[in-house]
Parts: sequence; C-alpha cells; structure tokens
Amino acid sequence: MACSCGYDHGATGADDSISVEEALGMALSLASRLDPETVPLQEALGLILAENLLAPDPLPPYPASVKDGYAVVSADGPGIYPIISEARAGDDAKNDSVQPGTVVYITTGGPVPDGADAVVQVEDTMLVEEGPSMLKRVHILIKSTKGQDIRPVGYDIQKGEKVLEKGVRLGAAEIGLLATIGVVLVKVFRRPRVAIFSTGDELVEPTEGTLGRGQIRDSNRAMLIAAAAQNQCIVLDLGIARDKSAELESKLEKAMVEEADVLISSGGVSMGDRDLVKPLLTERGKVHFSTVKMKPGKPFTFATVDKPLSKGTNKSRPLLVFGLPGNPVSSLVCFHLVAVPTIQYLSGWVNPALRRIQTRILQPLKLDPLRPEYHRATVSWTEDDGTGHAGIVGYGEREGGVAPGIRSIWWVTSRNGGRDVGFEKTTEYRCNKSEIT
Ligand SMILES: Nc1nc2c(c(=O)[nH]1)N[C@H]1C(S)=C(S)[C@@H](COP(=O)(O)OP(=O)(O)OC[C@H]3O[C@@H](n4cnc5c(N)ncnc54)[C@H](O)[C@@H]3O)O[C@H]1N2
Ligand code: MOO
Repeated sequence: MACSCGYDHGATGADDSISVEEALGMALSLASRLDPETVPLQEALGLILAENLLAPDPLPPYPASVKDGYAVVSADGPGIYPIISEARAGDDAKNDSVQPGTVVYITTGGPVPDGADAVVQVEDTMLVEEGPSMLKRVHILIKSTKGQDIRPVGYDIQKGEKVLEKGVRLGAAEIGLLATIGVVLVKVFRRPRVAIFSTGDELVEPTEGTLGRGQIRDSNRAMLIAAAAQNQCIVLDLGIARDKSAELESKLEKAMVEEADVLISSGGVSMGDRDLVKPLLTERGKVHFSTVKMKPGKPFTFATVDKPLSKGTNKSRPLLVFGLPGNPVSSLVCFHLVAVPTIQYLSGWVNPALRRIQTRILQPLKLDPLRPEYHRATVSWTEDDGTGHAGIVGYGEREGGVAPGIRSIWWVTSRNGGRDVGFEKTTEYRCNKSEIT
C-alpha cells in the first residue's frame, strides 16, 4: 500500500495506539529544560524563576507604625502629653526621640522614633486645644502595651531570608516581592520558541473575503498561535504549507533556521495519500507515536528531529514536533493535553501538569467504550445544584468545529455505561481531571 511518496499510509491494521498519559510521558521524557536567561522584572511575568532569591535587607527596614496615631512610651499610660514632633512615612528628618511624658505624631508606615515602644491609634486619643504659642498636646485615652501597633524590623521579611525559590512561577504577587527586595533583573527559564504552521491545499488566509469551492479559512494557525502565546511562548508564524513534501520540508528547515524548540503543524497526519507530515518526520527524524487512544485526536503524531549544533555549543536539543490533526477541535485538544505540559516542562515548571477539578454534568453522555472522549464544556458554580451540596457543574457538548467561546475541554470517562461520568478539563491553560467511581 505504499504511496507515491514512498510511505505506507494504509499499513496500520493493528491497534498501535497509546494512551494520552503514555503520549505525554513520552513527550516529557524527550524534552529538556531550556537554559535560564536574565530579563528585566517587567518581562518576567508568567515565567519560572531559575534561582533562589534572598532578601538583601529586612522589611520593614525600621520599626514601622501600623496605624495613624501617636508614638508613646507605653509605661506612661493614659494622660495628656505634649506632641514634640512628627514621624511621617518617608520623612524621618527630625528623628526626635520620645522621652517619657512626651509623644510623637506618627502616620501609618512611619518610623517609630527611638524611646517609643507603642503606637496609640488616633481613635483612642483626643487633641487638646491650646493657645497658638504652645506645643500641641494630646489626650491619650487608653493604656497601651509594649509593641502595640508596631511592625518591628524584619517583621515581614528577615534579612537573608529566602524570599522566592527556584521553580516558582512569577505572578503579580511575586513580581511585587522582587521589586520589594530590589531585584530588577531576574534569572528565569527562557521562553520556548514555538514555530507553527498549517497544512492543506484547501486553506486560505483568514483575510480571504470570498471562498472558492473547496476552500476554507485557516483557523487552526490563529488559534494555536494564541494558545502558544497564552503559554508564554515566543511564537514564529510559519504560514500555510500546501500538501507537498517540498513545502512541508521547507517549513521544517525554517523552524531549524529560526532555532525553534518546538514545531507545531496541524493537518496532514491521517491516512490520505496527501497526508505527508508523518512520512516527512519518519524520513527526517524519529516518530515516537502517531496514534493516540483519544477522541478526538486519534492521528496525533509526535516526533523529534535532530538540529544542527549551534555555534559555540556541543550539545543540541532535538526539535520537538507535534503533528496535530487538522480538525480544529482535535488540534486544540491535543495541543492542551500533551503540548502544553511539554512546553511547561521546557519552560522550567517543576510539576508540568494541568490542574484538575471535580465536577458533575447536567446530562448523561453516551461514551465511546474504547477511546476516552474530550468534550467542550462550560463550567458554572452553583451553590446548590440539586444534589444537596455545593459544587461545580459542567455541561458537555458533543460535536467538532471551532467552538465559539471555547473555554474548556473535558476528558470524559465512564464507569457505568455512560451515565456517571468524570471529567478532565482543560481551560485555556490547564487541565483538570476527576473520576466518579
Ligand atoms: N482513513 C482514515 N481517515 C481518517 C482517519 C482515519 O483514522 N482513517 N482519521 C480521521 C481523524 S480522527 C481525523 S482527526 C482527521 C485528521 O486528519 P488530518 O490531520 O490529516 O487533517 P486534514 O485531513 O488535513 O484535515 C481534517 C479536517 O480539518 C480541516 N482543517 C485542516 N486544517 C485546518 C485549518 N488549519 N483550519 C481549519 N480547518 C482545518 C480540514 O479542512 C478537514 O476538514 O482525519 C480523519 N480521517
Ligand atoms: O479523532 Mo479525529 O481527531 O476524529 O477528530
């Protein structure tokens, strides 16, 4: 059954498909972490920290007031005291020390002056009216305790403390912490370079106003570019390849020249005589799997292709190639379930995995007895969905096509003929699994 391209498209009578877990394990085992690089703080969002970071100084660096009020000597107790100075946040110019029998006006975050050992909030005081020439005085109405409303030096962060650990994903809170400890250049694992192209004689650019007979607009490329960008990748858009070996080959070459870490194609992986992706990958590299037990996504293909050594290095990572099926839903499901965790691994994630949640569906689904199914779904939170306890409710949808507003993909497993089902859900970024036993 060899085709004119030399590849035997029809030879797979036996079921040599592997499970999604095996497919992911295989891809992860062939991926290796990318080298760290140093980037400005504001470019580090979403990336993985590649070093431990210690605090160079304590926070707060001085004893700081928690309240707007008066710095006092706690032993003085309630009474009327002269206000000898002010200690405002950012302005400690006077730095007067508080003697017993005196107080200093202080604002939130202001440095507590020497001699004071407590702060009494404004609400527990009353200003005493005086003539213009006299020092202002305040009536302290309560007895304070030592240390009251004072954050001592290092209360939040001790000097030398490990503030962030290698492997942490940098979100907004972590960026704030880095700024706090004065880190403006941060060592992170570099973003994967992901080259993406579509295959198919029927494809035209989305800009095409009028479609000819047999033509469709290339939606997969825009979708996969967006999905890769959501996963912090540097995306290289390689356009559309016609169903010709030479065109596919030139995309592969381009990915190499552009030093891509990952190459993603969609279409051309099934059994047709113009499905030329697998033959090319077989010729140029090693195909690790080409049939996965999943629905949709069966002809999902993964290969590695050796790259030439780049200048000055003696190690080379192979190009990881994901040949996604052309059906838009299949390509997105395969991308999420296997390519995303692999990209996460390259990017330094300690535990590359999609998050899992447990949910219930609103209606029964009849499931394929052999292949785990993946459905588009929306998920909503209901306080009481009629089952007697609060929970998340998913809604399974069945057919393909690019789902408008696709938010999630669910892995559906069945334990009793399709009536009770569990899900594995991928949001745009994550995957979630639960099983009902
Ligand atoms: N004899 C068999 N035929 C097929 C099998 C099989 O096992 N034996 N598997 C089917 C399954 S499952 C899938 S999925 C598809 C995947 O095939 P390909 O990866 O070769 O994809 P194409 O044939 O190129 O396209 C399939 C479908 O998707 C549309 N498409 C393709 N690319 C795009 C794009 N960039 N944007 C939008 N839509 C796209 C294409 O027009 C086709 O309609 O094979 C089955 N066949
Ligand atoms: O399994 Mo295909 O991937 O039917 O759509």
